[in-house]
Amino acid sequence: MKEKAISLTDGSELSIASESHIRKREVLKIQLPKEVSASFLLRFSQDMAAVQSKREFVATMHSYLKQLLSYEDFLVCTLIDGNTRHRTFFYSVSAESNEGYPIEDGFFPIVLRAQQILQFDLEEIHQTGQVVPSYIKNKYQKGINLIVTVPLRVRKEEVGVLFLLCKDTNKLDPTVLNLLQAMSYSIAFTVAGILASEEIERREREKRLLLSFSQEIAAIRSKKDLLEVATQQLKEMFFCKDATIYSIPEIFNQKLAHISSVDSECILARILESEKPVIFSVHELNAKDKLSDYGHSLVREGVDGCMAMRLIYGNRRMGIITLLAENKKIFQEEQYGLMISIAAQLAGMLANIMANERIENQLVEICRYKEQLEENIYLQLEENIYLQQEANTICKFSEIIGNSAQMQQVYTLVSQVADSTATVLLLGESGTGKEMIAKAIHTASSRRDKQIIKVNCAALPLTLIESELFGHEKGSFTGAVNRRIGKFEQANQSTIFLDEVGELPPEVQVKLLRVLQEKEIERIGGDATIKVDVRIIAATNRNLEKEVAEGRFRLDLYYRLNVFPITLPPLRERREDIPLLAEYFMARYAKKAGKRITGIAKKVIESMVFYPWPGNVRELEHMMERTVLLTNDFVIKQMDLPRIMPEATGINTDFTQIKPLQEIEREYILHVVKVCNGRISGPHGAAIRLGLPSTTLLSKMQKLGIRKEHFVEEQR
Ligand SMILES: Nc1ncnc2c1ncn2[C@@H]1O[C@H](COP(=O)(O)OP(=O)(O)OP(=O)(O)O)[C@@H](O)[C@H]1O
Repeated sequence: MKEKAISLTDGSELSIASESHIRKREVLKIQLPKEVSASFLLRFSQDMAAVQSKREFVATMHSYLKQLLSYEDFLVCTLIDGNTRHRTFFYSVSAESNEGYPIEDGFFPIVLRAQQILQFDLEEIHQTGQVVPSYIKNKYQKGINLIVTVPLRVRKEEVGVLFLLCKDTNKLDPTVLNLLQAMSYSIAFTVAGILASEEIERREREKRLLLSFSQEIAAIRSKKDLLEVATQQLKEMFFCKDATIYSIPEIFNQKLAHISSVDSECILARILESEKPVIFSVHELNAKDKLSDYGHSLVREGVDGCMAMRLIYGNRRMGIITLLAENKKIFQEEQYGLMISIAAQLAGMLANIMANERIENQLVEICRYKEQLEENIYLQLEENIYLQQEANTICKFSEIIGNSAQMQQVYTLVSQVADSTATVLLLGESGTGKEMIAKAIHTASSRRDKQIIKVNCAALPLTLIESELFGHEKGSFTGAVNRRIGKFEQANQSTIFLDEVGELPPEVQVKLLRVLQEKEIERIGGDATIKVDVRIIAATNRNLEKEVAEGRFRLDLYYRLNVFPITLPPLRERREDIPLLAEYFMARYAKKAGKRITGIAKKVIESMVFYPWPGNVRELEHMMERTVLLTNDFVIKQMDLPRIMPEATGINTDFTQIKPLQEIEREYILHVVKVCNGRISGPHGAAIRLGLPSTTLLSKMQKLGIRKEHFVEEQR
């Protein structure tokens, strides 16, 4: 047989063992008669057909091969990854490896596609220094001298190659070769069958794993739980050291991106671009680029292999999964299907969870908004109720103007006492609105249907007061030509308003006391006592305590009257009501005068606010009435307010005592600040009143030694 050479992909040629190259070549003497060969092949085919596992395959192979030739071992390599790579299907010497090798190694394609069995003399190959793949070279080092390669095909489909490893270099007998050739079909069928059932088994396992994975993650609602369960499952499925899921926003901040500073970016880009999982080695990255700390920590932890897969949902990149293992060989391309399915499930799950989180956040937001709305509605309701109450109050006392805190307090007291029969004592300077309040109390009481009876105790001549209050019988005194019903009797089942009660003479005070105590009266000149049901409201601008102290007013009467005192504040103590009152009276008197006056100039209002109004609301009312009559404009631009009298301002202008100008200035500023309740700036502040910028006033005050305690102290 002539020496044969096979062309290698690198251009060199590989010799196949031939008679001339094999020394001591004794042809294996196996003389098998034709019928024996046929029955051998028949039995082999039958036994191979019955093989169900790799173990049975190996046992059957050995039992038949050893009948044919002397060999050390055999090895079967099969094709994977679309026939681009080959992998050991069986080799007894080394542990079965899952690792695949590219078939294009210059040797494998030749033996795979050869139309016959080839025999390689390794010694010769070694001596001639021909390039062969390491897995062939290794065999020589292990004492193998002859490798017989049998291509395995099912029909025309390449399945793999059977390698027979022999220690001696004896060429195989053509009969053996023929038999081997004939056996190769059964071997190829069996290997393909085992591969198919392995594949089916693998797919079944994948299905089971996917099913259990789906079940495990189906009920998960939070990202945290998903990561926890999924990583645990992934570790168990892929037999890897660690598993991590990064969602997109995290990826770029995460360690993976920093395995090695430059190459990691390519890796990340590769993972995100690739439709299939990407397998890489940390060491390989290290060779290309300096490892980052994280890369080093992986190496220290014994991690080298990484399989990563992007998570895509629709067109959206959701994140990536990374699996870490000690060796990248753990990760196989045949796991790609499982990884892709898991990635698809995870991406969907992650998208759902993230959408849920968004919805939940929106719900929280809606709830918060709702709560806020409810709170606002509640506040609005409260405000409405308050406004309603206020409106009621204002309605009830519709003629009474004033929103100041002092007046609000008065309204509260009025509301509290109105419905009772309690005697009310109204205190306050003249013109503060005591009569108005008395009427308001009556109007708000259950007696409102009857007329309130007013008696001005100061306006009546002394001789007539008693008769006015209690009435008289005909002829009871000179001039009593008719019987007269007194005010108390008139006020039966109603209210009597005793204005200026402090002016009552002592003898009338006694009689009044009796009415208050006994609730009965006697007409002057009459014998009968008359029961009266009268609600008493008294008012005075006098200091009744002082009157009592000075003996002008009976203490017992004072006590009887002072059951429910209400003090009306002077207008200067509630200056914020001044603009309101001014506008109210302006409108009232403009209407009365048939004039169209729509407003009051700011400076007029300011001067009104500053003015102390010793005659209180009555004075203001008269001033507005007068001004309206004098105004021929739409707006009141001028008001002739009286000059502020020294006693009204409280400034000591005793000109007999000459004072330095600075002292007068100090006193005056101090007075104005006090009048403005200590306010310096703002519309009601002292600066405006004095026509100064507030900063100038403050520096003046500082210069004059006016400190807060000077006016605050006094105010208290
Ligand atoms: N808050 C107010 N709102 C509207 N008008 C008011 C108010 N207070 C007082 N007035 C008006 O001021 C005038 C004086 O009020 P009222 O007679 O009630 O005061 P008074 O305190 O009783 O005075 P006096 O002690 O002099 O009798 C009345 O015309 C009244 O309408």
